[in-house]
Amino acid sequence: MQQLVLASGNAGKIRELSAMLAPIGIEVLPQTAFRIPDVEETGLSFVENAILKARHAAKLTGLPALADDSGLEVDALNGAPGIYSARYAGEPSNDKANNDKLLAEMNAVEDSKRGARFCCVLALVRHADDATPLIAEGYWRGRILREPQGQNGFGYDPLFFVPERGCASAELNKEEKAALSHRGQALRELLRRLPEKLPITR
Ligand SMILES: O=P(O)(O)OP(=O)(O)OP(=O)(O)OC[C@H]1O[C@@H](n2cnc3c(O)ncnc32)[C@H](O)[C@@H]1O
Ligand SMILES: [Mg+2]
Repeated sequence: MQQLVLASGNAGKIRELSAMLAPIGIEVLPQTAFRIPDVEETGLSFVENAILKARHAAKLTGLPALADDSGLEVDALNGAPGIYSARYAGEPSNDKANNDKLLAEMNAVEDSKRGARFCCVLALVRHADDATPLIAEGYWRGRILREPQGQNGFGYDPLFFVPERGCASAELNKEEKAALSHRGQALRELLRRLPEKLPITR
């Protein structure tokens, strides 16, 4: 398999996706290595933003590109922060400020109504104007905690309670998180369907 540019500036995502792809011999080059600036995420859905980011990186590198658009949808907040998860507390994105805002918004919400899900949509384009991008999605249900727990992961992981494990997502190691997470599920689906799109070149 040839190289793939990973159309993300998020170190947490780059870490997780690289670790999941390395064992199967796919080398991912983060777009930061090409000094590619973040593209404006003007889409109204995860899938639109994922495609936009993948095309942008493919255009600037000439390589196939994989993008991840993801976020947290909270039941009691009608799906917010959703596609705005990275910029919930304003820009530039700041995990601590986003978590503080989420805790404040959820302060009056009782325990039985704190359900949420992480969503991840991956888009793989073979070149910038690929008319048949490969799309895969994954969802992970849990609950919003009342205070941060754990040091691992990134983003909202310290506030996301994982019912299957009885702890926060930030208390899982990277293998445990990959086995359950929205991103792990989406990536396994993408890889399962990858043969439909080979050869990956134009
Ligand atoms: O767009 P790129 O450059 O990939 O990086 P980003 O951080 O801006 O990524 P998104 O636009 O997809 O926003 C996703 C946000 O959702 C949150 N998020 C997504 N996946 C997560 C995970 O596995 N654990 C915790 N938070 C997550 C986190 O706050 C991310 O910043
Ligand atoms: Mg983003």
